[in-house]
Amino acid sequence: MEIRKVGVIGAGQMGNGIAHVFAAAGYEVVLTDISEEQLQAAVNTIQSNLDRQVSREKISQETRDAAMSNITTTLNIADLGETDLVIEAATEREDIKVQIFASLLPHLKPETILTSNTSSISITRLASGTDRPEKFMGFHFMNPVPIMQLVELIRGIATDEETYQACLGVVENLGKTAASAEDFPAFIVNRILMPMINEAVYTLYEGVGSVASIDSSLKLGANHPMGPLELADFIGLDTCLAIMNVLHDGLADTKYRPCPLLTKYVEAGWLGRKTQRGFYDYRGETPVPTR
Ligand SMILES: CC(=O)CC(=O)SCCNC(=O)CCNC(=O)[C@H](O)C(C)(C)COP(=O)(O)OP(=O)(O)OC[C@H]1O[C@@H](n2cnc3c(N)ncnc32)[C@H](O)[C@@H]1OP(=O)(O)O
Ligand SMILES: NC(=O)C1=CN([C@@H]2O[C@H](COP(=O)(O)OP(=O)(O)OC[C@H]3O[C@@H](n4cnc5c(N)ncnc54)[C@H](OP(=O)(O)O)[C@@H]3O)[C@@H](O)[C@H]2O)C=CC1
Repeated sequence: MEIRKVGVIGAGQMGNGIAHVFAAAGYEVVLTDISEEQLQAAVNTIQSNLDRQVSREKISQETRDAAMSNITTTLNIADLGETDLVIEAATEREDIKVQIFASLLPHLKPETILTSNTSSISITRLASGTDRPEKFMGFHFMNPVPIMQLVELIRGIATDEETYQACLGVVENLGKTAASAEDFPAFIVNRILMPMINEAVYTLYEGVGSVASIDSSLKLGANHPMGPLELADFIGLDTCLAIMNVLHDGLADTKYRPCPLLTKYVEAGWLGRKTQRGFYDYRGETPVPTR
């Protein structure tokens, strides 16, 4: 099946990055969200990221212009009806994702492939609530999408080979590299990465180090591009907590217990960069550690 038109649901940091890379690769993109403000912010972010790519000679002005004209936005999910592939990238909550697929299904062509960019939630369970579990899979981009090379492809128990091959072809067209992961909580990247981030929060919680010393230890001592707390703020602390809860509930092992301090930050609404405050406070010129 030829994939030309792609629907992206959720215009947050992942949704805007996903729309960006598809549009730059020549796909028609319909981006939807529940907030007009968020859609506008996403278009602005895509435009400035494309402009920076032009100024750094990563892409031509023509590619940038074509990419911008490939993107349309809508508040009406029914406008995704004619798409060939849908990537759901809304908030990491199963109830929200289930409700999104339920409202989308009546408008879709029977052959449309449905995917989720979920970081952790069971693809098999999400698929089972739809009319096409064989045409449903996990399509997991990494943040920031325009830069990171990997896409994890996750087959649910019912996903057919044709769907997998179609998604693999799309990843190649985007110039990215696929890794296949089985459908178990948080798949590969987050099964490994998120317990490390959670352990960094425990290290802070128990007073072993400050925010600054924990981050510089991993940057200078293990050559990580970002410290774990800086990375948690970059991902979003709500998303980090949601992933730890899926690991904890899904694998029933106390080693995945989310750190109470992570929960406290989320309860405060200190979700990281997206709310201007997390383990660092981003409201000034330079980020200031909060502990
Ligand atoms: C939670 C999940 O489900 C899965 C996940 O995604 S886990 C998170 C995975 N991501 C990571 O681990 C990211 C770790 N951090 C990094 O790799 C780097 O710090 C980084 C690439 C984000 C920034 O790199 P850097 O060298 O510190 O900064 P900088 O030189 O300014 O940026 C490098 C490039 O990234 C681009 N970039 C940085 N942040 C960006 C963003 N938010 N959006 C788009 N592009 C961005 C820059 O424009 C620059 O582009 P060029 O190479 O074309 O010039
Ligand atoms: N952050 C990361 O590093 C990564 C995240 N992911 C996954 O990608 C998905 C999105 O994450 P991210 O972009 O960071 O999250 P954000 O919080 O940045 O964005 C989520 C967006 O979804 C919107 N949304 C919420 N409910 C609906 C709905 N019913 N219909 C349409 N849009 C809706 C939100 O709107 P509003 O703000 O109005 O609520 C918001 O714009 C999650 O599943 C996450 O696990 C995957 C890889 C990396």
